[in-house]
Amino acid sequence: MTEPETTSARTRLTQFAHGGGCACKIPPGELEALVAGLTARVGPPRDPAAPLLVGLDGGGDDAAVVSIDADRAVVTTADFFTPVVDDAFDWGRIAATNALSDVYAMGGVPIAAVNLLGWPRDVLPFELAAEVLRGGMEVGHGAGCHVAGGHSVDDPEPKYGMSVVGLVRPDRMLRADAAAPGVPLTLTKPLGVGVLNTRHKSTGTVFPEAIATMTTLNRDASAAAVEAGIRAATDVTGFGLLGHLYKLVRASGVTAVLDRAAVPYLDGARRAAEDGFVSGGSRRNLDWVAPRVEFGSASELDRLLLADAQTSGGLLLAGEIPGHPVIGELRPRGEHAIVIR
Ligand SMILES: Nc1ncnc2c1ncn2[C@@H]1O[C@H](COP(=O)(O)OP(=O)(O)OP(=O)(O)O)[C@@H](O)[C@H]1O
Ligand SMILES: [Mg+2]
Repeated sequence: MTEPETTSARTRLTQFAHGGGCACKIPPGELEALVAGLTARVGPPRDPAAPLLVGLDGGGDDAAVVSIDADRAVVTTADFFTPVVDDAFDWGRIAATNALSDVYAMGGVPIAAVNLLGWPRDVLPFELAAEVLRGGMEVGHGAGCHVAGGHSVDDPEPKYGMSVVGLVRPDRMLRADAAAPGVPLTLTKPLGVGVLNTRHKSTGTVFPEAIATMTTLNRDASAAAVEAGIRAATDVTGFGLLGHLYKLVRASGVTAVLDRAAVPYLDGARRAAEDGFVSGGSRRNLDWVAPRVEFGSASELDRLLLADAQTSGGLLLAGEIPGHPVIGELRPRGEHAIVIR
């Protein structure tokens, strides 16, 4: 008699979803068209309980921020996606690390999170869901953030993430629209998890280095950036380095010069791209930014790698912090939003 596949070692979670991780985000152009004008159509809240510091203006930021008093503001964000790796516990850890990241990308500290779970209860055992939730809670608690509730629905595809609330000092916030010309650009995690995850979904090969980077909190990088007096940042996720860089320079009215050779990659990333493991999301990212980019001598493969859809990627900082590579610089706005050299 064959045993039911009840363990994460036997069940390939990535096979239960059409896409994986942040690569399953709605493409940037389509999302902006959907969200644009939302507040214009509905208007502001009546008698708001607290002033909004960061909302949907200018294409939005990593999280919404509402003022409490001169020293404190509340950061709020939500993130969930389909399985990015086959192992349930790792997927939970990755999704939670990614959900917390948007608070760190604002320069904040997460204080409370609630789980968002979609589960195909007729297809996958709840033991696996429990492993996903355990992974998420371990990450949240490791970050000093309460994981204290959630919401769960029956869903044809498994989905997991969190809604996270954090605190930030308003005068030390990291905003996407606050980047000034004349400062270096720093990236705090290597690229390439998109192509490696696509290879993993297709072949089952596990890439421990990719899992390690996706489960590394952006907490320390965020604290270092705030400490260094940096004012502008975002996290690099589903729209890839080029997509998120474009959003940052557009919101700030500057041009980025990107040093292609200085951009760090995980081992095996280029090989995975050469072997064709490029997600549709990464191709759509490249299509979206291409009209705004001067690519220089960058090959098609280089371009795809720079647009590779990341899951739980690093912080992109308008400034420099110790221990992380400078990948370019910001200049006054020129003909192109991004110049690759
Ligand atoms: N359904 C929605 N309704 C209103 N605003 C949305 C919706 N989906 C996304 N947004 C907003 O659009 C902007 C871009 O969304 P996106 O998900 O790319 O940001 P993000 O949370 O930083 O992404 P990531 O979690 O991958 O870092 C954000 O300001 C986000 O709040
Ligand atoms: Mg973000």
